Amino acid sequence: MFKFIDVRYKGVLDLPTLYIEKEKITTLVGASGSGKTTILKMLNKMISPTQGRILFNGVDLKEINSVAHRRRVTMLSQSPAMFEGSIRDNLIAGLRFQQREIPSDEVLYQVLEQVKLKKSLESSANTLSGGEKQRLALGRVLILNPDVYLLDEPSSALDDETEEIIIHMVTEHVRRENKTLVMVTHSKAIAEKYSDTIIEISEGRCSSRRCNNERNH
Ligand SMILES: Nc1ncnc2c1ncn2[C@@H]1O[C@H](COP(=O)(O)OP(=O)(O)OP(=O)(O)O)[C@@H](O)[C@H]1O
Repeated sequence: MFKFIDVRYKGVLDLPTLYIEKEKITTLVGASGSGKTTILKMLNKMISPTQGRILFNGVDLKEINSVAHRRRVTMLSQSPAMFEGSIRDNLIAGLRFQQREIPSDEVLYQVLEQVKLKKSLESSANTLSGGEKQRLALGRVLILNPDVYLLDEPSSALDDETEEIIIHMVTEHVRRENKTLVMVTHSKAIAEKYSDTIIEISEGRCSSRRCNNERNH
């Protein structure tokens, strides 16, 4: 689905080859500062390689409209912004931005249930804990229903039990709906349990065999 060809980004990344497969769960692991977030931002076209090309289903990302691309390939950042206002306002923020139809409260509560938030849609988002905000932000992305989810440490603020529940839910959703997921995690256990492919990034380079041994994809 994504194919990196001789990609470099400033002095940060140097990736001669990297493949992300469609309808699979790919997890990026590696030390802090190794370049994982930078890779997600490239997949989302928030930033572009300073050298080389990234193909998306065979088409150079440069040729694809950024706004349209981000509707198909949606990123949940490491510290997502919450807006003043209610949980509902925050949950539907992306839909509003994309000028899409707002679902019924029943559907919105189903999304809250999915992310294990037992809160009223009317309550303020500001008073939520860090982990609750993280789950609300995940709900905001799930409701957009993109083809590709880019999740940057989606469970970093959660306790182990909640992390397991949330990652289980997301990965089940991805498999059931034939979506593609690329996530970053610091948890080796999560990476090993849920991924089809683990890509290890070290100082901006891919240090797993994965990057070089599948040229015929
Ligand atoms: N726009 C930029 N220009 C130059 N350097 C950058 C830019 N963005 C990030 N960097 C640097 O690139 C390196 C990789 O950053 P990145 O956020 O991708 O790491 P990461 O692996 O996601 O780290 P963490 O696990 O701590 O989130 C860091 O040293 C960072 O300071």
